Amino acid sequence: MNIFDYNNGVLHAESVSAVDIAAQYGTPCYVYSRKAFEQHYLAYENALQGRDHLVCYAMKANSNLAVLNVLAKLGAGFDIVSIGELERVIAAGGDPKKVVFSGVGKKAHEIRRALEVGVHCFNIESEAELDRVNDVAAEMNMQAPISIRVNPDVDAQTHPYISTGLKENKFGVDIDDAPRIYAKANAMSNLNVQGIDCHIGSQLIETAPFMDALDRVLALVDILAEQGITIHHLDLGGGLGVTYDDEVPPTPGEYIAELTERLGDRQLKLIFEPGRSIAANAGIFLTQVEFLKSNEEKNFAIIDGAMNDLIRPALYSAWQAIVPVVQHADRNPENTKAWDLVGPVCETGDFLGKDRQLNLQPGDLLAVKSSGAYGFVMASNYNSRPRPAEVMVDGDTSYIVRARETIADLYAGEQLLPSE
Ligand SMILES: Cc1ncc(COP(=O)(O)O)c(C=O)c1O
Ligand SMILES: N[C@@H](CCCC[NH3+])C(=O)O
Repeated sequence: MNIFDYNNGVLHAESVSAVDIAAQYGTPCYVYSRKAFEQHYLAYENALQGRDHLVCYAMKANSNLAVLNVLAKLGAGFDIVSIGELERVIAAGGDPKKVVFSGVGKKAHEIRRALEVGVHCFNIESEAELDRVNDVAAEMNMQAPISIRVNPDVDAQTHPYISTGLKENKFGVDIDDAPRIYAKANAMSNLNVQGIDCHIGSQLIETAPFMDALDRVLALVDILAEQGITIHHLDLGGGLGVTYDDEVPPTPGEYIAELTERLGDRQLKLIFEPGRSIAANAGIFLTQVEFLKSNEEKNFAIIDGAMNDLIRPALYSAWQAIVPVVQHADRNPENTKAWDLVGPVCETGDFLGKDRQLNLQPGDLLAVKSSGAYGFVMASNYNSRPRPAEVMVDGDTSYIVRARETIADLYAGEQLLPSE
């Protein structure tokens, strides 16, 4: 069956069967589609043709090396938030010169490494960070390219945990204070002011908050021009939402068309940092039903995937579609009932879905859709569970792109105290 949906509802049939993947690699596992990753990335590229631009995939969404490599081959840049992510870009064959470095807590050694490999820009998130980047660049006798992440105080109208552009959020500097901080940055001898950055939140399904943020940022560009500070690029972050259920977010094409119209004839290079809109609907999470049990109140299907593998439902009450991989036409439709799909972890919050109308039997394979973003990357070893395998489907072949962790991996690097 078709288990990958391209964004915006177009169904995509992969020729590799999920049943074969489960048999070959075991469950639970993540399965990605190369074609979907490529199409989602190219939707941005195509919308930006004819403009100076850089699409920096926000690799926090899915940092598997094979995924990064597929995007690097298309010329993608990357938005990183740690030096671990930078090293993954390099290991995957990505170009560090197309990297933007975001994040509120960059350590000196991370800044040093980023300068060494020549990242495109540091997205500075506080005045104190400005000083730190300037100091490290001075030690290295270099000029650090920077933009300042401003917090435009717009309500992204998304889940409070993934809203980032309000005064109450820890990200960026207050937009009203930005002219002063830019003046300071401009006077620092080892910084090179390049751009402005903002990212107001994730899973936005309307363009209005993006446009509000853009208007505020453009007003700042004008104020800075009056101060004699030229801004070369505008980094508008990521945040474009995807269809998990029945949401209809704008396509990258629609979003970028609306935005470029507002830009008029301004010659600013545009940078985007999409994560979810590239990765979410390019992946599924495959899990198997182990046991069924019911009481007067509830039907529980105990599955082999758990909150440690896919934490979004537990953490944000996120809803992701869960579908049977095989349609069993011979099953009595009267057996269809509402199931809570719960994992083996010892937490009440360990569920991937609740009250899902399904006709289940032990051994059934289920696909949790839209799991390509913030899935494996947020997996943990809680309850000493090995993290699942990651598999990439490429045409009619599937490849294991990260093996399931072994039990020995779980305690590698740990030590007992020396014996007396
Ligand atoms: C600075 C920054 N850029 C890009 C992203 C990617 O966001 P999304 O996955 O919603 O596109 C995030 C995460 O919200 C972020 O914090
Ligand atoms: N992890 C979140 C998104 C975080 C966005 C990163 N700033 C999610 O799964 O929805």
